[in-house]
Amino acid sequence: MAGVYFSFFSLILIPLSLLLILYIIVRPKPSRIPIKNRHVFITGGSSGIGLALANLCAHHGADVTLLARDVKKLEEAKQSIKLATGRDVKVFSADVRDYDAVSRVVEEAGPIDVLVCNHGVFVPHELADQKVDEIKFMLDVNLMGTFHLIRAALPGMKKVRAEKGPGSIAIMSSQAGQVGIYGYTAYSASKFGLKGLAEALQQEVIADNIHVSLIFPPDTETPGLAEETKRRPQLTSIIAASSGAMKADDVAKKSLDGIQSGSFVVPCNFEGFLLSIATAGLSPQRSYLLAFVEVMTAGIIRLVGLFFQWNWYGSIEKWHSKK
Ligand SMILES: NC(=O)C1=CN([C@@H]2O[C@H](COP(=O)(O)OP(=O)(O)OC[C@H]3O[C@@H](n4cnc5c(N)ncnc54)[C@H](OP(=O)(O)O)[C@@H]3O)[C@@H](O)[C@H]2O)C=CC1
Ligand SMILES: CCCCCCCCCCCCCCCC(=O)[C@@H](N)CO
Repeated sequence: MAGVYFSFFSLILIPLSLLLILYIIVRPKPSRIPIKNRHVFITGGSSGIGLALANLCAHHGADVTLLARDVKKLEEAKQSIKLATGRDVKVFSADVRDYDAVSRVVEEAGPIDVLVCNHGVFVPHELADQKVDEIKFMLDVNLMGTFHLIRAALPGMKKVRAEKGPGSIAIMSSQAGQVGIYGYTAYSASKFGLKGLAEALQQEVIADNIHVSLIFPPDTETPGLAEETKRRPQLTSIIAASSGAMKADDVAKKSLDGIQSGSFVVPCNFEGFLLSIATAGLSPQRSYLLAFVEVMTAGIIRLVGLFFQWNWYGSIEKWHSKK
């Protein structure tokens, strides 16, 4: 009899109490971010994931602004979005490395509701003989560029929150921003940097009703990836293949869902979901159900992660012994 009571207690009551506790304590509290008729500002919106997301936001009735460097690609993006959705988007040419230029664009574009820092560059190479200029290029564009953009946009974003409701700052990271990958020392460092930025920023802007999302796509079929593949070390491709590849439209859908539901961490595929549990650390979690999954599976997911590392180090050993 005692055994029956004990198993009832451990199987039902313990998980239920845990769910209840998590329901009470998860922070920030859940929030929904509307998209229709709101000003969505997307950097790197002229190509790949950014363009797919711009199309999707326009399709959902947002007022979209795009920022990138190349004027011709921006114009093409503008026309393709008009053709697909019937909506006009504003486009601005600037380099995110130039703070003054970014500030001028943000000023001219007007107060932003949803800021998507999606611009990014990736030139994979082993650190031992990568050019220092290339390393600096990735850190400047991916990390400093994101600082510039948020720093320039935040005062205006804060000002209109009382009137326009919840706002969002979404940052495009990469699964290489959750785990270091061969050939990506500089790229991974730039994307890991965004995680520190995002976690600290969420604490700073929560009182302003601004919600931060950090998006982690796997390899995604874009013009950027096509260029990258031409020069990517073989081992980088082998390890990246652990997570398969996605289409830009599918990553855009996951991203928009994540933004609208105010999720802090936004994984894009199943491997990404596992990675998000493995790397949850002290990231904010607004969903008590996901928090429950994180707590219950932490140990076993660590084991799965160690198997992935075993497999990757096996590939690295094999590759070296073949040389
Ligand atoms: N494709 C992939 O496999 C993955 C991509 N990501 C991330 O997703 C984001 C988008 O990638 P993807 O769509 O593949 O990239 P693309 O290369 O296809 O597009 C990059 C966009 O960023 C813009 N951009 C690049 N540098 C600057 C700059 N200095 N200033 C302003 N705009 C700039 C480009 O326009 P222009 O050159 O005209 O400035 C372009 O619009 C990146 O942050 C990337 O790291 C994450 C995981 C996987
Ligand atoms: C707990 C177990 C988790 C297991 C899943 C592990 C899978 C990790 C694969 C990492 C792939 C990194 C791709 C980077 C893509 C990218 O950013 C470049 N294409 C540049 O754009």
